[in-house]
Amino acid sequence: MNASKAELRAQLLARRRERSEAARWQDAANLAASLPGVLDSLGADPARPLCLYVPVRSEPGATPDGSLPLLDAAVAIGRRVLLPVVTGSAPLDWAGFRDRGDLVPGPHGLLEPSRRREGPAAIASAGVVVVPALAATPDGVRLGRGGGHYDRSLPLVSGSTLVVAVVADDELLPELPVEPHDVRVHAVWRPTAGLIGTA
Ligand SMILES: Nc1nc2c(c(=O)[nH]1)N(C=O)[C@@H](CNc1ccc(C(=O)N[C@@H](CCC(=O)O)C(=O)O)cc1)CN2
Ligand SMILES: Nc1ncnc2c1ncn2[C@@H]1O[C@H](COP(=O)(O)OP(=O)(O)OP(=O)(O)O)[C@@H](O)[C@H]1O
Repeated sequence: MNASKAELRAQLLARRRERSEAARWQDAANLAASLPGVLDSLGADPARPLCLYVPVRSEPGATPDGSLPLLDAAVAIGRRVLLPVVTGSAPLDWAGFRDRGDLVPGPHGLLEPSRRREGPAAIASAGVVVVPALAATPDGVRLGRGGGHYDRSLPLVSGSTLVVAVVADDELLPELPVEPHDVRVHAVWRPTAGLIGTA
């Protein structure tokens, strides 16, 4: 693995872990409240599914009591939500989400949907794919956890799918290391600062 990516990940995770509970609540509430506006400004087709993920631990959107305001907000506005399922080193599989009762423990301390798996190609049906990131740049470079899961899955999106990385307000960085397999995102979404399109 690229050493500078690994160092950056460690620094970014350390900073995330220092965030107070109050700040985590605020981030989660801001993301949920801004969802309709974000989907509007992306021009997302409401008939197409929305790929989200279950934020855990210090990820923006994760709450101290494990509630999932962003996922609930998406369901509440009538979106069909797909969530990732890790299947080894294959591209992510996808399954539907309606409420918390659909989630079961998965690898890496994640929560995963237990509904019927729709296959890795289900990502192509999504109008918008919201992806986790540790940091992103204004030109769409994304730093993930290093599993390569999204790098293997994002090439399967359709030409009209918009990919949006969620980062904390202080995680939009001027530059990040890039490798040839890194897939760029179309927009970066921050809890307070909102959405920016990437060049
Ligand atoms: N919420 C969430 N879901 C996701 C991802 C993600 O980054 N966040 N992924 C993004 O690709 C995929 C799964 N890959 C992941 C890999 C590592 C960790 C993680 O938190 N690792 C801990 C170490 C704990 C462990 O590995 O057991 C860490 O990095 O501190 C999370 C997800 C798909 N689903
Ligand atoms: N399209 C791909 N096909 C096969 N392997 C890949 C692909 N993309 C990435 N990988 C592998 O995954 C590893 C991790 O990649 P990288 O460090 O870019 O992950 P990341 O984008 O931070 O993680 P993630 O996508 O899980 O959030 C790389 O070392 C690479 O070998």
